[in-house]
Amino acid sequence: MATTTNQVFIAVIGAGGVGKCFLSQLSALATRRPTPKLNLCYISSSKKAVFNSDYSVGFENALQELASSSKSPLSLPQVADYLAAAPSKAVLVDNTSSQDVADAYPLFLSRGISIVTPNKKAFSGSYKLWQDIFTAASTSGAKVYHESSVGAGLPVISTLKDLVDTGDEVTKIEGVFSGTMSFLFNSFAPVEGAGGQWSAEVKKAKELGYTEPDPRDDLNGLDVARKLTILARLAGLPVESPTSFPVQSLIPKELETVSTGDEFLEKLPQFDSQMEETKLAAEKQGKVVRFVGSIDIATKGVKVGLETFDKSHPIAALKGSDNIISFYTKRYGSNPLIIQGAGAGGEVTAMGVTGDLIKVLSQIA
Ligand SMILES: NC(=O)C1=CN([C@@H]2O[C@H](COP(=O)(O)OP(=O)(O)OC[C@H]3O[C@@H](n4cnc5c(N)ncnc54)[C@H](OP(=O)(O)O)[C@@H]3O)[C@@H](O)[C@H]2O)C=CC1
Ligand SMILES: N[C@@H](CC=O)C(=O)O
Ligand code: NA
Repeated sequence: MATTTNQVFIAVIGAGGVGKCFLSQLSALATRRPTPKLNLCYISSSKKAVFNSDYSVGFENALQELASSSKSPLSLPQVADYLAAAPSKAVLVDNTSSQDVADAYPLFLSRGISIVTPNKKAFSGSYKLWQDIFTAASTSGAKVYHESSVGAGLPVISTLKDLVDTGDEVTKIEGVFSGTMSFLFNSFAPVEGAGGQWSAEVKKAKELGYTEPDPRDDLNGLDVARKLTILARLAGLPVESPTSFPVQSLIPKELETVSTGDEFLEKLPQFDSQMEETKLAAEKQGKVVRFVGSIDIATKGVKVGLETFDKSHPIAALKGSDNIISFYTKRYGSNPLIIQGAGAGGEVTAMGVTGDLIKVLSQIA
């Protein structure tokens, strides 16, 4: 294939809830914006892949081709070699929640391959990985964007970066950072009415595509802890890891050792009384319980867990999978900058990924 600067090659790893929505948004983007020409050149799930020597997979039938492919995925260094040899600039879109893929970002970036992703693992793993990623990007000039790693498509990361880059001083960030937890508490402990059964709502959250691939990663508080780690680091606090501050888990003690997410979901109904007690305790004070997080920059305090709220509080009144994130800063004073809206779901998450891709294209093509 002839080299041309007016095209960009795109590899997509992960074709689950978010990945499928991203592919459909990518296909529409390629039709809407003919320049630069977007070439899908690689797509993989954990077991299968589609790619070829002329770097043209084609958008229309990519998912069907993936389902019927007999090719195994390339190893991550092989994907990096393949993309580095593409006839023009390349972007890796990581739609997995894989730590292995995240650990390979410095390799991709050092080879000039830009990255867009909703995967939190790279930015909330060790602080060394965080430094390696941004060092590799600034050395090679490749771009890395991860808007959907916090608040799905909501403009949370771009807003925080703008606050910091324009010289504002962020003092506190707080709110509801999990679409799953928001959905669970809004439906299990609503401001009005009885609410559903805890374990049944957990199953619904998974069916709606809000949970992590394993819903225990939401219920143990770690998903919110990862998001707070990312935000704290962007705000200037070098938090070492998502387990370096207090995180409350909602996994019943008796289920801490079950081996699979499916077994966990099957056994969870036996422990519904535990969450019922928490809900009733809040109700006795005329309040509702919600799962929240906060970062206090001055005290370097980061915490994640349950709190009770008056029924008139904006956090109590959230609907569906909504997140609400308040930025307290020097400029905004005592009235925080607030971002609110759906914080989980395939389409809204893919929107953040596609938006990031458009930003990358405007800089590399
Ligand atoms: N769902 C949401 O609302 C939101 C999700 N996110 C993030 O988006 C990412 C994707 O989430 P979601 O789509 O819901 O998850 P899914 O479980 O639906 O999809 C994950 C996909 O990744 C694939 N995969 C996993 N590991 C690998 C690997 N090592 N190599 C190649 N493919 C792999 C899986 O393949 P296989 O099918 O073979 O297992 C599957 O196709 C996660 O990082 C999540 O945290 C962020 C914000 C919101
Ligand atoms: N499982 C996560 C998905 C988005 O990050 C959530 O529920 O918020
Ligand atoms: Na976001």
